[in-house]
Amino acid sequence: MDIVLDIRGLTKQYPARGGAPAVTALDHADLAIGKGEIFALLGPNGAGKTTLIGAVCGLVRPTSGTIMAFGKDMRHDWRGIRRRIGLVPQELGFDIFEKVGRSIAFSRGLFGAPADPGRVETVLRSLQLWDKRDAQIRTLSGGMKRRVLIAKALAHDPELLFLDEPTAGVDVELRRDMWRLIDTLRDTGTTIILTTHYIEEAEEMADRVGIIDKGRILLVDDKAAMMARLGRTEARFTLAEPLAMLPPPIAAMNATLTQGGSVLCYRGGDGSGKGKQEIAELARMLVEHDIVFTALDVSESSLEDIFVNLVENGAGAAR
Ligand SMILES: Nc1ncnc2c1ncn2[C@@H]1O[C@H](COP(=O)(O)OP(=O)(O)OP(=O)(O)O)[C@@H](O)[C@H]1O
Repeated sequence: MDIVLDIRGLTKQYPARGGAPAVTALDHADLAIGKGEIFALLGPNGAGKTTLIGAVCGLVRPTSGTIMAFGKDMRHDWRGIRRRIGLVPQELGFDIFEKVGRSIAFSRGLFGAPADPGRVETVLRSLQLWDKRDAQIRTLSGGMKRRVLIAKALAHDPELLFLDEPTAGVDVELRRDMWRLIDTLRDTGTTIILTTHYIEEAEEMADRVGIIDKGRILLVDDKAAMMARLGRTEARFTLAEPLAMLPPPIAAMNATLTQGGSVLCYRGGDGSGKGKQEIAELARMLVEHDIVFTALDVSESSLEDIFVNLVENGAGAAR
């Protein structure tokens, strides 16, 4: 894998200020991102996602650790690196009296890219902003303003794009447009790192997923591998007659009785289909032991279940 971004031991401590205690926002975070990958960084509020992005974009000065981007050390060449990075920040912030088209063209110049009206037009059209090119930003709706932020981040053709909570508080239409845009960018080889609270978004878009909590990266894995390794299948057999105890061969199959013996629960598998096979085997064994069941519910754990489990139980749950 051609590594675009390599973060080692990244630590950021915000000092105590005005009665507020010191905060360790990043705690020896390691992360390597390959060229062209779409990586989702998941974490609860205050986990350190924005701080990590800020450090790579030169907005936050790390306390310790190294950031290598495009093979260069951030400490020695941050301007050169910053030119190749696009950032869509969480918060809206621009000159509201500026016109949309000019603001995008200006962003290009800001990063040292030569004027290119054709490129500006393409970016505006891809975000359905072309008709608004002469409108002042202050006259746009919140969703449209967010589109302008994305256009500004794309104006200088970044090779590495950060999207910090790109779809927080946006409507379904913009969310779909965003996903489509990310797909288009994937085709051009742009590397994308997005932070999100929407697990569904990570499930939909990302090749790999990282989970961060309290400044520590708990787990980084291929999305499918993470589901296979940490996913579980659950089944609930509703029994016709309550049972006092299970025959030992059935109990040996991750099965337990609940609700006064009237429901048999199974939890096992590994997210790769093994659980469903074991449930079929369990059903066969129940028939063999003349245990009648009247209903069966099967559910697979989602990325969300895995995420919640990891954040609640820490890195130990990943092993
Ligand atoms: N400038 C700052 N000064 C002091 N503390 C800060 C500063 N910026 C962030 N923090 C603290 O650092 C921790 C990590 O914050 P950060 O914004 O990086 O988390 P996040 O994962 O992006 O959260 P969210 O999902 O809520 O945006 C939090 O405890 C936050 O309060």
